[in-house]
Amino acid sequence: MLTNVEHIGIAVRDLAASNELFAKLLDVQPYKAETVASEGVSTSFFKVNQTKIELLEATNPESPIAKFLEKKGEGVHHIAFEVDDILAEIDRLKAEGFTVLNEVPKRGADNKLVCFLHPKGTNGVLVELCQEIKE
Ligand SMILES: CC[C@H](C(=O)O)C(=O)SCCNC(=O)CCNC(=O)[C@H](O)C(C)(C)COP(=O)(O)OP(=O)(O)OC[C@H]1O[C@@H](n2cnc3c(N)ncnc32)[C@H](O)[C@@H]1OP(=O)(O)O
Ligand SMILES: [Co+2]
Repeated sequence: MLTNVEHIGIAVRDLAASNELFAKLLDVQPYKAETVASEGVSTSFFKVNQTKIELLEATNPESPIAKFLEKKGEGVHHIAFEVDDILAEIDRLKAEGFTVLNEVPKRGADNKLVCFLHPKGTNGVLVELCQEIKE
């Protein structure tokens, strides 16, 4: 079951500059900075009450963020939903006809297991599913 919007991902060209901009906008400092080499991204996370914003900068030209920036420029990149059982959600969404880009959940940022749905099947919105990794 999807429980809530876990974060909104925003593609940026210059993470340091965008950190300053969003700190002014949200009146809060990022609570986490993390590079996810497997995704080719460096991220910053901001939290305002229960709302999280994830800023993403590409770490290499092959990164999905680099391709997105080339094509669409800076802006909202994805919406992430929290799920309580990512494997069950993958099965459910596949059965509903959605295209799951990675049927084996991968380690994401902020201590999560993640997967993505192809935006072509979700009205042009890249959807991420996140499940908290319980250590
Ligand atoms: C995991 C760390 C962190 C976390 O929260 O834990 C992250 O969020 S990492 C985020 C970065 N990683 C990903 O985005 C992985 C999933 N993304 C992909 O597999 C690709 O980016 C994909 C398949 C969405 C697009 O691949 P690619 O860019 O190589 O293909 P195209 O350029 O041909 O795009 C196909 C089609 O989709 C449209 N598109 C691409 N990206 C997006 C997007 N973010 N939102 C909406 N639409 C998108 C693109 O414009 C093409 O449409 P078309 O009409 O053909 O132009
Ligand atoms: Co994300």
